[in-house]
Amino acid sequence: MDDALALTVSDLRVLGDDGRAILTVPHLAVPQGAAIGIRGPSGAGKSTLLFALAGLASRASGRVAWGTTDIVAMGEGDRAAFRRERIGMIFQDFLLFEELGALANASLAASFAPRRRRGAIARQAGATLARLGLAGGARAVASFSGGERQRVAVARALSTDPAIILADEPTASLDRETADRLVDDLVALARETGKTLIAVSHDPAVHRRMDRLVDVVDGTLAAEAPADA
Ligand SMILES: Nc1ncnc2c1ncn2[C@@H]1O[C@H](COP(=O)(O)OP(=O)(O)OP(=O)(O)O)[C@@H](O)[C@H]1O
Repeated sequence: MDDALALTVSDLRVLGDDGRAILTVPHLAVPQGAAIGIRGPSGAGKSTLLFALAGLASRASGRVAWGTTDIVAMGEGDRAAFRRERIGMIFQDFLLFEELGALANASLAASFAPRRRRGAIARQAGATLARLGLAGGARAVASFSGGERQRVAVARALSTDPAIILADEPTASLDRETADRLVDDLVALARETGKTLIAVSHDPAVHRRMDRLVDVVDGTLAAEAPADA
């Protein structure tokens, strides 16, 4: 597989607003298309790591390279453009527009994309919703269940056909069956299209579906573990 967007992190350090180091990553390498789980206790720095990988950590130093693109070294505008083009993000609080329906939420990126890409984004959003069992209907997501909302968030993250998916606790607050279905779908969608999937999760069912697990402990990325550990 083309490894053009393999991830290489070295000597990453993220400082908090108070100047304290909240995350240190000496080294992390992820081939393009791999599925990686990030584990660790609450407050260890897992979300901070995802933010840093997306170029959203404001006080970061070191190197976070997707292929040859080091997003730490980039200016804010280029970083935002890279993120828009390459990265799909799935966050815990969904950030959905309550009064809009599933498709409108899932194809939100079309509003910010160049005109020529808008149709493709809306089509991709619709196709992913259908794949996830949420086709049709303009009902506002305000009345959706947690599992339905999470699926809309997944369809939105995939709508731009990003090479990289970053997910923060994608199965949190879902019942076991819904969580299993969602992670099966997410991993399958990523694998079918060679996307890199990096998922923070406490859920052993998520861990089992990953190629590799990495542990964040006390603000440091520790030794790697096999996926069935
Ligand atoms: N901007 C910031 N300024 C100062 N401290 C911060 C900042 N962001 C996060 N922190 C602190 O850094 C630590 C790591 O936070 P982070 O959200 O990455 O943890 P986490 O491992 O994702 O936790 P959880 O599993 O509870 O979501 C926490 O102690 C948090 O309070």
